[in-house]
Amino acid sequence: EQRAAPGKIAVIGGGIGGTAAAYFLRQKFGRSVRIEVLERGEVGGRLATVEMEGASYEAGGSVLHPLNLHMKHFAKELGLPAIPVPGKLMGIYNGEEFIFEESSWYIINILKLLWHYGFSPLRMNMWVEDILDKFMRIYRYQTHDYTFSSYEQLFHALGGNDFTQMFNQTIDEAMQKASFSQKFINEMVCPAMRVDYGQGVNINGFVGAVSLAGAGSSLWSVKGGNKLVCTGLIYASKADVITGTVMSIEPKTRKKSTGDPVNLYHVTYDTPSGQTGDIYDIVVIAAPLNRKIANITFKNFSPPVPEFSSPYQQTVATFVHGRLNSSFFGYQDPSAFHLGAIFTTENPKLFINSVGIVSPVENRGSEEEPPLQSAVWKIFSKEELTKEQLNLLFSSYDSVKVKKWLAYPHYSPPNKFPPIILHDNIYYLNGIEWAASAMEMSSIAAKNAALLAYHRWYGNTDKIDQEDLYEKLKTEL
Ligand SMILES: Cc1cc2nc3c(=O)[nH]c(=O)nc-3n(C[C@H](O)[C@H](O)[C@H](O)COP(=O)(O)OP(=O)(O)OC[C@H]3O[C@@H](n4cnc5c(N)ncnc54)[C@H](O)[C@@H]3O)c2cc1C
Ligand SMILES: CC(C)=CCC/C(C)=C/CC/C(C)=C/CSC[C@H](N)C(=O)O
Repeated sequence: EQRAAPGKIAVIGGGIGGTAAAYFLRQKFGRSVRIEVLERGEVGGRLATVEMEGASYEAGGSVLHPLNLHMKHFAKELGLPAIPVPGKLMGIYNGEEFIFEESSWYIINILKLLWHYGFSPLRMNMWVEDILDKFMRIYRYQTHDYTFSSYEQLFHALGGNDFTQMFNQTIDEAMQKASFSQKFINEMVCPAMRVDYGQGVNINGFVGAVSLAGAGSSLWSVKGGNKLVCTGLIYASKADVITGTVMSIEPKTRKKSTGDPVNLYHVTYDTPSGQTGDIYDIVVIAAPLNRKIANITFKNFSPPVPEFSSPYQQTVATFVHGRLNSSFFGYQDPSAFHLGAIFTTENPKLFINSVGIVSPVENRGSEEEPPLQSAVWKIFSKEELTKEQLNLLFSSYDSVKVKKWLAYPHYSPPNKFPPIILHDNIYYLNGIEWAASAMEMSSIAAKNAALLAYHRWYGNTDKIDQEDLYEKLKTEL
């Protein structure tokens, strides 16, 4: 006899992870279940825009990889245009001078790279592709409804011990083992990690590879802003959004009409009109469980839910409409300056990680590029920039907007993954960020949690933690 469907599911957090979870939960559990998304701020979370002089710019998650298949599917299903991210001429600055500058001539770039680093750039692309190939297996597993009860098992199913080993070593160690030179790692790999994750080559090998994938070509984003995916998913999932900050979760046992006990959860949250709460069958937590982010108390659980508040990295995104001071970067003649993106190497003297031109989310896809002189620049730095620092970077500027983030985990491998199952019917998504933080990673975690919640609810153990899945599915098809 099939168990009755759950009555009510709470999803805590309305970022891409929470809204994707609502979407996949609806797909699995069907129309009858009530899904509530509890969000303390705006739907979108780390997908957000800043307004500047009447235009909006992506302030958080901005670029997507062509093989980010869940995000691609969401955009298509929701009718949101996916627009290519225009490439900008990039330079790598070491705090004294540019050690590499892109030219608008493709052949010149190839020759320059060959001259400086031999075949390392080509080998690096192949190395990243090999990791991506294995990573892509997740889509096949999820299409066949398979799920994992821990991230260790999920990543092991993608690429075995070689794959999980990447979480125990830094990208520096992983690439050295693969015979890349320290010069190449410091000058070409490290700058990408600094832009994407505000950290150097001490981040784990997998997130390092994700960052290198994010520096590739054919990147895209959503016209109008990536956060439109989140609002679209809420609409498509027919979930109710409740504005409130979740404070605590407590297990409750009730008796069914048959006399059998049923386990439920009481979720308490603060709303603008005071503290309130509700009872749910299933709870999905889609916000980082970190004292400075989602500081949720687990009350009266026996045994207690373990604490795993690991640190998140602060990153400040500063938007400046102005004229970049090219002499700060060693250019005496501003008219010779042609770069639209400046990456940096590790140098304690540097107060920025990167600076690059950004386009308004509304204008994405238009052919016109603003002239360098009147561009909006996005600067990533660890700390908020002082007026003096802004005056060094810009010869003149009209407006400045600042967005401070606790952006992604502070990676220092080896990192253990937080559990996915926190209690019988409580699931936690954001442990996946300890592999790598990206929109697609939260979407994958969302589908995994929805499948896990569904199969555990109905006792379909054959769909959970299957060994040798890759081989099994190869012979099945
Ligand atoms: C500056 C920056 C640039 C980035 N660039 C990229 C990029 O180019 N490409 C890419 O793929 N990724 C990028 N990322 C990473 C990506 O944005 C994140 O990995 C992803 O958005 C995380 O989504 P999430 O839903 O898991 O978490 P979040 O977006 O953080 O969602 C969690 C939500 O939970 C809410 N919440 C927290 N606590 C509570 C509570 N107690 N009660 C109720 N609600 C609560 C929060 O308000 C938030 O809305 C970037 C991130 C940053 C910060
Ligand atoms: C998850 C996989 C397989 C690929 C994702 C690749 C990707 C898009 C990585 C980017 C991750 C990230 C945190 C980027 C932050 S900065 C982005 C951009 N350069 C900017 O300037 O905003």
